[in-house]
Amino acid sequence: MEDGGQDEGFERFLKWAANLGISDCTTNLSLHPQSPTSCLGHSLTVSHFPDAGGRGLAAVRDIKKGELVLRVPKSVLITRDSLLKDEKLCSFVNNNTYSSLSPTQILAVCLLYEMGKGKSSWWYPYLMHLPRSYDVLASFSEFEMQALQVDDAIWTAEKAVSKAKSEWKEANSLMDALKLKPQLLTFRAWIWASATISSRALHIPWDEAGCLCPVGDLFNYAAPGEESNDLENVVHLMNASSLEDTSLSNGETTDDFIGDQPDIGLERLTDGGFDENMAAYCFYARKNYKKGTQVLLGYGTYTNLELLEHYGFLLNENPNDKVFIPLEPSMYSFISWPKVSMYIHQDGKPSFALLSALRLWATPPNQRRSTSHLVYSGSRLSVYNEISVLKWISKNCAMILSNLPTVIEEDSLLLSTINKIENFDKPTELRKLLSSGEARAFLEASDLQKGKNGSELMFSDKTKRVIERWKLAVQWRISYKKTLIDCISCCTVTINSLSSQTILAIRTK
Ligand SMILES: C[S@@+](CC[C@H](N)C(=O)[O-])C[C@H]1O[C@@H](n2cnc3c(N)ncnc32)[C@H](O)[C@@H]1O
Repeated sequence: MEDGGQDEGFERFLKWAANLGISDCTTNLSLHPQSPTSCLGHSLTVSHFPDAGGRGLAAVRDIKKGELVLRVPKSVLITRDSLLKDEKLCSFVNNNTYSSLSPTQILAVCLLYEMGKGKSSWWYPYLMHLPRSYDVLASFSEFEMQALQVDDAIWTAEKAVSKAKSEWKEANSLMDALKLKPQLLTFRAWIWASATISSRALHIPWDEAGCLCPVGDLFNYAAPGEESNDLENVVHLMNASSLEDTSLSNGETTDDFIGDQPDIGLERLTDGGFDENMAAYCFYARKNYKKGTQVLLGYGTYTNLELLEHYGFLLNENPNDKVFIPLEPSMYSFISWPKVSMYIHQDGKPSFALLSALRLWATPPNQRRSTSHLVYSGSRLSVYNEISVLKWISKNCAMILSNLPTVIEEDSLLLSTINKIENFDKPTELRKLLSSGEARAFLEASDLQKGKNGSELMFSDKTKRVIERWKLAVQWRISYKKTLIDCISCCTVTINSLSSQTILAIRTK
């Protein structure tokens, strides 16, 4: 993601936000009148976190878990309703001809229309600080998609691109009718608008397209995980009406959320939500924060591929990442758990459902019925059964790895080359870095070399984006391979331990 910069203009934006009632003052506003110069300063400040999302929000004081840290009034949110207050836009959008467009497509068109207004837009101070580009999967070129190496991931990327293309084509006639400027009619502009929505829009109860929330969309992401065990402490600090999920604009994680009420059993994410009583979007601290540290938000529970698809980044350590390995249909036919529950955790451990399904599959057919209660309770069936299951998993992980074009060591080397390319300062050095293997293929695929000698290979913003996406693809495949390698180690350790226990048992008989 390329952010919209942070300068004098950004300070004007924070002042604009303060004048509209956005506030990080968590106590009674009448006791602490909002500073006229910035909406921040009581709890939060804008800061830069190079390794955790770039521009983000830091605590300016120690903050306690559950504290209200930011409030954004409803009147400032950018929604379809608020954008459709523009009469011309409204009359076109409400024309029956466009009724087949989805709420998100309409919001994307409205956003582009609003961008077209430039300085005359009411939201101009906010819009001008939106990122200029995104690294979501829909923006990946063929080369970047292939760099993912894994068929499922390439397929997900191809699907994201073709979905974006068809949604753009469907919206074309409305955008033409609105006479958007030519640069706002392009596929690139469409990717920008839809990625702005997918990576920044927050859930609101009255519109499935969600809303853009000035200042509230500056929170970077931390995967929900460890702190979710303590949710009860947070929940009682909030009104039930504020406990909506945050950032579910594209609905990807809606299956984690049923209805509008909090459900501790489902470990809902409770760090932000629209509060009817306050008529504002409210953000709460999900844990204690020390002064100076980054205050983060859980947008939802995502694997790294999903993060890449909708947000354009991934996490080295993601407790919600999953690697799926191909299973034969017979393996899940005996068990009622869905296929999506059968995977390998990022740390290499097979999921409960994967182990259970394989335990039953490895049981002789005539014993399956009598052992299924043990399988459902997560018990091992026998040493022999356990070893066969772990051997099967380990063998398949090894097979997947051997079918991929490169090994993890090569990828790690490539990643360090990409890091050097990003920071190169001598053209001769750059030429050398780009002279072989995937780096050379990158150079050829990305048109960088056309008509240019080494000294002209100075990187434009566009080139930096291409490199960033290539790097993301390589990081993703490294993480994928690492999980499979860790799984093999994990299985081997257990197999060895079970085998030695058996040998010992035989000897002591
Ligand atoms: C809602 S915005 C957060 C604010 C954003 N950093 C900005 O400058 O506007 C979400 C985007 O921030 C970036 N981001 C958020 N959390 C991140 C993280 N933990 N690591 C890397 N990038 C992150 C991603 O580009 C994501 O699409």
